Amino acid sequence: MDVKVPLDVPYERRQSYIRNFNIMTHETGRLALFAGDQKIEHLNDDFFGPNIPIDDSSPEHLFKIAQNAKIGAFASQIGLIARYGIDYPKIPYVIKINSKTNLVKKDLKDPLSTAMLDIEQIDRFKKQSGLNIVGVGYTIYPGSEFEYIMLKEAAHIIFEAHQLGLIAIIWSYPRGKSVVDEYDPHLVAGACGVAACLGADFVKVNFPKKEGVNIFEAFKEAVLAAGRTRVMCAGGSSKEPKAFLEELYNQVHISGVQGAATGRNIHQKPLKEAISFANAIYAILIENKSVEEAYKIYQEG
Ligand SMILES: O=P(O)(O)OC[C@H]1O[C@](O)(COP(=O)(O)O)[C@@H](O)[C@@H]1O
Repeated sequence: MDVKVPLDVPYERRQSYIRNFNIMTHETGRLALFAGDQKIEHLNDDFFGPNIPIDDSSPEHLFKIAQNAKIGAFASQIGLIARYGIDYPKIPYVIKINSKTNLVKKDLKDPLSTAMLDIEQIDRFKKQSGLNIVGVGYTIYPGSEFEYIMLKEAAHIIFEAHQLGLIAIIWSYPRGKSVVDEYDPHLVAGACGVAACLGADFVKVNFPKKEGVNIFEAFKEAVLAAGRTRVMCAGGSSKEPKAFLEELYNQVHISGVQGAATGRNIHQKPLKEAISFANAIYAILIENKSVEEAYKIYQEG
């Protein structure tokens, strides 16, 4: 496909950018991102407990899935990637540069998540490890009293990533005491526009919620607001598999999203099922399959 390379990618890095973009999207422009960064964001709540298979209790479960499933890329923090990458070298990696836990309650303090590393360190790690690091990720919380810190860091990280031909993904979650409803479709559309202004290639938002509207139609506003920045939705807490696939299908074919960033709905399954569910998501996003065809892929394993 014809990849529009942003102008903060220098001429000599254009081919790297196009290569990374095509690896992640399998030359479709859509990204099936497997999100494995919740061990900081949600501590062990997403990985151990009732209805969570014991497979998910070790971080290695994430890498076994990412290495064997059809995905565009796997996003996690550098500590896990450096520790497990030696045994899972085939995975296209997105390094999540900032993270915070959910221990500090949002009514006590507005969210602030700052960079743990800078792009020079990521580049050095990429060279030394030989891993296929195709992009970086960063979370912003528009509406937080500390948004000015995250917006500035995000802009710098996206610029420096593009200077190296890396793809930049922004997680954009409106959140803080001033944010009344972070799932409001119009606010989510605004959060997508912020990511576009920062230069993100992809923006991940939580799928909006609103009574009395066709939410897939309402979500079109976000896709339009993001312009050439491609919109993806987080998977959210685990849902019934067919219902998840139907929602994803509508996000793609009604709202026009260009990807999905799924964590719990994939990794909170035993390994074989997790792999086949990731393949089902890929089937809808990348192979343009129907819900029925994708669900069959999940069931057949
Ligand atoms: O909205 P929250 O609770 O901060 O969740 C953030 C987490 O959700 C994700 O966006 C996607 O994970 P899920 O698919 O499990 O929801 C993660 O990348 C991120 O760490």
